[in-house]
Amino acid sequence: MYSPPHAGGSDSEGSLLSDVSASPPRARSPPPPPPPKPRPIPKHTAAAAAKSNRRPKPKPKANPKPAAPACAAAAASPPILPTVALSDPHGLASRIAVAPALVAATSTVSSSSFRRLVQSRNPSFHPVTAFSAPAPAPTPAPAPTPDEIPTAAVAAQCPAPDAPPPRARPKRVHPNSVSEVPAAAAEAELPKRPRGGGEGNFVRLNINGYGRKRTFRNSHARRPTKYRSWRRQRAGGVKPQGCGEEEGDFVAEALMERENKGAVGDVGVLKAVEAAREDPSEQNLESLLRLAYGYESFREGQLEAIQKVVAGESTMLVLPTGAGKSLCYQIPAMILSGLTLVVSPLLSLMVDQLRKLPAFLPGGLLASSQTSDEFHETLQRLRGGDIKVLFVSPERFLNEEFLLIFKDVLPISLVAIDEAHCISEWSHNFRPSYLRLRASLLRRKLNVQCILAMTATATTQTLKEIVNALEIPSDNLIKTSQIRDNLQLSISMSDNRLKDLMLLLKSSPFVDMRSIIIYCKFQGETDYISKYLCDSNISAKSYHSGLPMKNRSRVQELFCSNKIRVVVATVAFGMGLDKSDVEGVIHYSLPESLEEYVQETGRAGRDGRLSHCHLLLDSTTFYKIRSLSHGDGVDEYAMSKFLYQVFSCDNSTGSICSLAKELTSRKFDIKEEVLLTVLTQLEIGGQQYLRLLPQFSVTCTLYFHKTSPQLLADKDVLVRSVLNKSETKDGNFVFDITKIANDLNITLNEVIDHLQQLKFSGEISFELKDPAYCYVILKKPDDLNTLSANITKWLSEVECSKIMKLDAMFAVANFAVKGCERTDGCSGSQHTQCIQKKIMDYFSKNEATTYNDYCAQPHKGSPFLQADIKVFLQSNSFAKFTPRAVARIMHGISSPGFPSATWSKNHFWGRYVEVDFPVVMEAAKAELVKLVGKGE
Ligand SMILES: Nc1ncnc2c1ncn2[C@@H]1O[C@H](COP(=O)(O)OP(=O)(O)OP(=O)(O)O)[C@@H](O)[C@H]1O
Repeated sequence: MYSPPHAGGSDSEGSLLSDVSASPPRARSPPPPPPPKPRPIPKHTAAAAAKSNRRPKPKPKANPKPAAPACAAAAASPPILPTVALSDPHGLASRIAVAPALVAATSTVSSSSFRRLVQSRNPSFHPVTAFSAPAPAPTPAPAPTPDEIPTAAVAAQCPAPDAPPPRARPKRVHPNSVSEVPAAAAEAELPKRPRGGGEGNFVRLNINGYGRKRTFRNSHARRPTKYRSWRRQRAGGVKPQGCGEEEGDFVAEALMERENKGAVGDVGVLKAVEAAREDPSEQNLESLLRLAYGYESFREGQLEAIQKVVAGESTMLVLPTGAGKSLCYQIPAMILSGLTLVVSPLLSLMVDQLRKLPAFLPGGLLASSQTSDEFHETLQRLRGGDIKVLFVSPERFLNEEFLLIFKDVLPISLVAIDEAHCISEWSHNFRPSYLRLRASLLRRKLNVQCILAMTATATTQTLKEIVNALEIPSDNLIKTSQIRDNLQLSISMSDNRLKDLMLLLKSSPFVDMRSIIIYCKFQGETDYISKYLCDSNISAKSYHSGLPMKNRSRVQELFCSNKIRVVVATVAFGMGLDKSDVEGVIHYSLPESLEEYVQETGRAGRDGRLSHCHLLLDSTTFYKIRSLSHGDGVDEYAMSKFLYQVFSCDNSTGSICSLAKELTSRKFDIKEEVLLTVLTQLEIGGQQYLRLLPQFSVTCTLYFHKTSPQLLADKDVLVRSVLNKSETKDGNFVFDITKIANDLNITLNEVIDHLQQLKFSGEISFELKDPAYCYVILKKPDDLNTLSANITKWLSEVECSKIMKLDAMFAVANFAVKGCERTDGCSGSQHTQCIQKKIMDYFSKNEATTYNDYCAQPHKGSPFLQADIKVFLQSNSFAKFTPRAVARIMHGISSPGFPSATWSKNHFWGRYVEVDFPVVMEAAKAELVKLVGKGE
């Protein structure tokens, strides 16, 4: 059987150390089935392969000497070197890579605007001494000889006489909504659909013959200039800027698709919108639906949700996967006068939804991964009224600048929160930044009155939390059944999952299916299985978050265009994937919760046709996943030390504090995500102790290139502050950007912007490292111990809920294979009726009762546990353990302080996966106490 290599390494089987164990050795997992014999390679392929394996003949080295005279001459030639004489104490002349022409202009401009900024914040600041001190006549540094200047650097300094000046700015992408996404992400996430294929709205509208010129007010009056230039480029066959070969086509295709769609937005739609605005009756809304989307009627829940939102009432919408929740914010976005803000947890989801907006509903996107250029371009379109629906990531709400935008832009009519279950820590994929989405904040900062929360998977408790956080009236809950009835659900027990998977794929109904998704828990599994399938002549590809964006996008694209039959994926290939004709979903690993099961099976049968979902159940995987669920736990002791560090930062002047993510995580042996959760809790819990800022890389290394540091410091207040606050390492200046921001009383963004300007002027270059959580302390807690006890308790409840969710999933699957009496329609491995019933129960009951129903999981004990822990502690006496750290190693769970890269080689790694984690922790505690007693 395949053993995944990482994911906490819980299943690695290292026994490199010769520790003596009290327990008998674990039975080894059966070896993976022998790989199928390689298929004979056709002659031409074999030849090609042989050819490609051959080492290319080394090309005769180009003699660098002929280039030297030209460059040497150029380097020596006065106009090409910067006009200001250089003092370069660090020997960094070779790093200069900016056209001299750019230098002077930019540095003057940046300096003066920055001066105004610092002056406004620091009235005591004296501009004359800080900025305008007459620079002493620089001592001309000896011009480097040609030999001292590396060829590349010289080439950069020596543009051909008529070559355009080199541009140091980052490449811009097209401002159109789709390509606004950072190039890699956009290209990665936009599946290329066959023209005239199943791309819903546009095609249907065309079929229905609504092909007149679009005149939707407010949206297309002014097409952004970039869009026009892109069209010109298209016409001239030039690829859009910022795209590679493939991406260019890909993004252009998406743009073209939007453009084509644009042709169908028409006067009819406009009239229907006007009519619905005046009277949002069923008849008017249905007519708008028909004209805008080509759909005959609303699906269950849609009309009611749209009417409530149009009436300005906050609404909670729970519809099954694929039921059409997006329509419930799109139609109101057409009708309401202001902007619709859509909060979405994944960039891929945002890009996909943006792409699917009807053409007359112009959209944009703001994600934290965008460059500041992209951000400002979107801003410009927002201000110009060119965006009606704006997709944002929840992290954006940390950014005060972002929140301020809406003060002077068109008002927000609606905030739609997609996958709203992420708000609740009791949900299956709780996301700390969603915690910030509270009605109070939205109202206070954005003046939002109407919120639409949407999810397909929420238990009663999760719903309660969402509704409370967003202050949605209880009358405004629209909830239909959370499962679709066109999915046939089956489960079988499996001792050899790979063999059973192959059998499944070779038998009816899966053998005849054109599109199948196989879900696995571990990334390694997906790669292994997809390769195995390919070797068995089944076209398959793997998809997981460890793959580069570009590869993931390619896989999605191939799958959506039916060029591959199977995608073997982790949970990363789930939420929001809207391929209508996926006929089958197979769970190779147990999902972590019933919510995840519903989400993932929900990728099948979105066209309404009968589809099949099969789960291969094995208890080994269950225990392995259960183990990993303990990875987030924190001890109260570690928590109080962490909180002490958080609040030890000087907050006398409301200064910015930072905690380097990786370092802090290792120091306290707490995962980065958990650190963020705690910090978010400190911000939005009962008492607001701090204000989180966007994350920044805070350690900066500065290299001076043109003017000497001292001279530049005389002209530039930021550089002066840097010189005061930095250490020198290898002749370069290393400093913490928060210190500079605090010193000058400016924001971190302003520090970075100013450094960028100096960089563009050729004065400096810099490197940033150590991503950090940044925050400002608002109030120090009176009693740190009580606070850490409360937070630890809360985290442990969250951890318990995660485990209970997994137990519930296992219990339902186990019931189907072992307890179901096969009445009410269940037969063989087909258990649609009993699983549906259990799922509905789970979603409708209160969590506490639900878990009591499911959690009777007998856990194995072991007579060898205590003795093994003793041996382990004795043989690793060099390390400082806590009971939790020992239990994690015994369970094979990687943690920041005890990573699998080091500890998975230990004989005891993952040995006690099947013993309940708290039991192992107790045993470890007892042994550690004994050791302390002995003074070891
Ligand atoms: N009234 C309707 N009639 C026909 N098709 C519809 C209707 N409403 C939506 N659809 C189509 O249903 C598909 C699924 O819609 P959508 O992506 O909004 O689902 P969803 O509820 O957000 O699903 P998920 O939760 O899985 O993301 C889309 O292709 C959409 O065009």
